[in-house]
Amino acid sequence: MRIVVLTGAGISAESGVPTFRDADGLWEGHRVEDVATPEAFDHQPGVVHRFYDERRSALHAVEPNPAHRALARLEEALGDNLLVVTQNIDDLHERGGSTRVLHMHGELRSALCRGCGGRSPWDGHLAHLPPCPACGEAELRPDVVWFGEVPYEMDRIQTTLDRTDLFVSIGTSGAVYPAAGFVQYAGRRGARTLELNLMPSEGTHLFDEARHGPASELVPAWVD
Ligand SMILES: CC(C)NC(=O)[C@H](Cc1c[nH]c2ccccc12)NC(=O)[C@H](CCCC/N=C(/NCCC(=O)O)S[C@H]1O[C@H](COP(=O)(O)OP(=O)(O)OC[C@H]2O[C@@H](n3cnc4c(N)ncnc43)[C@H](O)[C@@H]2O)[C@@H](O)[C@H]1O)NC(=O)OCc1ccccc1
Repeated sequence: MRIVVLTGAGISAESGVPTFRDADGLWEGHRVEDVATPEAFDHQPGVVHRFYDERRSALHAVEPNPAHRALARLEEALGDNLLVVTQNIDDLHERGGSTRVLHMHGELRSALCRGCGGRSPWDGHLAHLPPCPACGEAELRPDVVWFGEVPYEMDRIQTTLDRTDLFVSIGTSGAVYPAAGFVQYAGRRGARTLELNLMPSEGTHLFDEARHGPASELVPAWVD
């Protein structure tokens, strides 16, 4: 059985990582276009750096939850027949024990140099414009995919979806593309599709089956 699991902010909600669209969601106080677009970074890099520096520091105060750990157990059983494609930029899948994780929207704990294109593991702040460890230029940006930018590893995602038997979506509202289109893509290629979410998402009607409730309960129940 080959499985692709897509995760969103909902899988990290019970760990204390704010989601995007829920009441006190991350975007409150920050208009999306003010902090998560290349244009915003060109016009006000300080605001954007502080936005991601805050989220990067907050990672130290959160831990993986039973949903992350259950996916790590599933990986032990399936090995290369499982791929976790996450929209999340936190590191909770890896800290939960998963290794086969593809961050299609990037990672907080990585810095991307606009000078040399190099990537550097990053745990501190970027607002003070530190030099790139590879080329020395002060051209580092958060290694995340902003609106209007092409998500990472789309080819690998597509080829893996082409041959998957089961597509499972966990903790995502289905509001952001191309991730929101994966269920239809996989379904058209014969995969069974399952939604595990706190409540029906914008795409819930597109799934063969949907179970609603907290990820920390639904995911272990599905895995074990
Ligand atoms: C707003 C939307 C309409 N706009 C887009 O989709 C745009 C434009 C667009 C492209 N195609 C379209 C087609 C139609 C319309 C618009 C578009 N897309 C883009 O710009 C993308 C780039 C988008 C990426 C932007 N970067 C992010 N993140 C990184 C930064 C950062 O994190 O700061 S997006 C960011 O928002 C999204 C948030 O969604 P969720 O994770 O689902 O979170 P949300 O809060 O919305 O929902 C949480 C869910 O969890 C549930 N939940 C809550 N608690 C729990 C719980 N305890 N248990 C279980 N579930 C729970 C809730 O009920 C809820 O359903 C995630 O993707 C997240 O990564 N780029 C692109 O299209 O390039 C071209 C292209 C395309 C294909 C191939 C080649 C080229």
